[in-house]
Amino acid sequence: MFSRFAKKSSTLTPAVSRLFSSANAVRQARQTSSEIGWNNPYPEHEFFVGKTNGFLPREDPLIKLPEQFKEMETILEEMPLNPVAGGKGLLYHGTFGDAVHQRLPLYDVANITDQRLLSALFRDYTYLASAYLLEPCDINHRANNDYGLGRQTLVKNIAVPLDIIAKKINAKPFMEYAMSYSLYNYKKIDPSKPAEFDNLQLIRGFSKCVDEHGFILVHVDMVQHSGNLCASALNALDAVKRNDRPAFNKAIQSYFDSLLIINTAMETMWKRSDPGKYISFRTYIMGTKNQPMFPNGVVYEGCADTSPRSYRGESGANDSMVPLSDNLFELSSSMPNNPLTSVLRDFRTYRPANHHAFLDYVENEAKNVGVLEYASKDSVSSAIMLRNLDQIRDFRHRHWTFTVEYIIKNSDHPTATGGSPIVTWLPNQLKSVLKAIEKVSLAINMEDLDLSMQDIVHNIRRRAVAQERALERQVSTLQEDRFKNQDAYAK
Ligand code: HEM
Repeated sequence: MFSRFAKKSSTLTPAVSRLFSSANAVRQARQTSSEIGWNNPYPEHEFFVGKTNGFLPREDPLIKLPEQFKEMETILEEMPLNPVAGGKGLLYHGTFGDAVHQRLPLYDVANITDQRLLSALFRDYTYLASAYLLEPCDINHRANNDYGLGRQTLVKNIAVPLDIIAKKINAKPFMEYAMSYSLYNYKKIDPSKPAEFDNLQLIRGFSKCVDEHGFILVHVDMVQHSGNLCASALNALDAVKRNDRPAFNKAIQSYFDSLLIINTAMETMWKRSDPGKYISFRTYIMGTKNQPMFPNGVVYEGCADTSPRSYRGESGANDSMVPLSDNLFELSSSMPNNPLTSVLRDFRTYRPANHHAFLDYVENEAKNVGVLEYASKDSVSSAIMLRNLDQIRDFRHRHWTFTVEYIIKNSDHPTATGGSPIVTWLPNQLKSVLKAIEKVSLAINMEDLDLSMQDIVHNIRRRAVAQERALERQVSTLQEDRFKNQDAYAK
């Protein structure tokens, strides 16, 4: 199959449509470690990295809380700015905090062991916590475009159960991308069908407007294709260990095919979530770390530890597909040694425990077996690897464009929801990929490749060089002009 990239081969077009249909296979509910060739250290957790579900939970999320949590369920339904039942919700009127004080019982969750229920409770308590802490900021922001201060103490009927549940599922007690906001927050309209955008609805929301729906569910729509990323990464590592060149090329080609599908799904963001509306629901996914709204962190009332705590906010930076790609192709170790890269490492700790362990496993294995070096010994392998790097570039470049269009054009706030400096952090990683592309492409012996593949390599390199120049200019203008003190937030 991969001789098609060598001289005298014919077609180069990836069979994207075929892959779309094979990726549509319905996810199995439960998988065991023996099926995936990698041991999840927390096999009981709902987030169990596998070749079928990838980074999605092993079972679709629990939609509704059991009867014993009726009051909590009702508050969550009344909470959004635009509740499903119609009219305006508690957050819109600024009465959410009062509802929590007056109506939310202090539930005893100490004896709950059911993993699906624990995951649903974690999602729901983190939604309550962020709504509670950030309600004053949203009110302020709607009135005068400034966030002001959030609530500095998390009330005990949220803080105590949240702290207990977080410990049970090895999470930090704060809203997180996979375990709360996005990947544990979808329900399928037809449960027998895949987690594709048109088959998805939100469970919880802060706004429940169509743009929040689109923003969150495009992430899920992309991650539904991550099973093949995990499988191909493991196959690639295995092939290097066995020195099986055709198997290695097949694995990284398959990885590339999936990245292409994922990037195609990402592109749909433009039509599914209006860039002009993002700021209206973004306030509630801000964190308590590196944010002026919480200068001294937040006290968790009634918990054993009442010293102020700070957590990064919800962010796609906690998605595991790009970090997996960085690790497999050894980009992580070539990132510059600077405070911005330390932020990237810190983000790694905000994700399901099995995701974190899988990323570490792939990072270490890729280094141990030498994926980069192995690829560089063969021009066809190098060219396929370059195409993968180009897909990582494509992701990061589109993503930077999202950040400019959805955020920077509409807000002067210096930090992103995850607490990273808004203008310098994303370019730090994008620049690293652009540099890696230049390096890898220059080392390829073009004479070993057919003409169309030579063309692909040339184009990838040309685009990378041009994008690097444009990025440098854009970032310095933004720093000189509106975002002067970005270094202060790189921690
Ligand atoms: C309108 C769309 C989006 C906007 C405005 C946006 C914004 C941002 C921002 C500002 C960051 C910086 C980190 C922080 O929060 O402190 C970030 C990081 C990140 N986001 Fe998004 N995001 C969008 C969509 C997505 C989607 C659909 C994904 C898919 C999984 C995603 C994945 C990521 C990743 C992987 C990072 C880390 C980037 C890196 O390692 O270089 N984002 N996002």
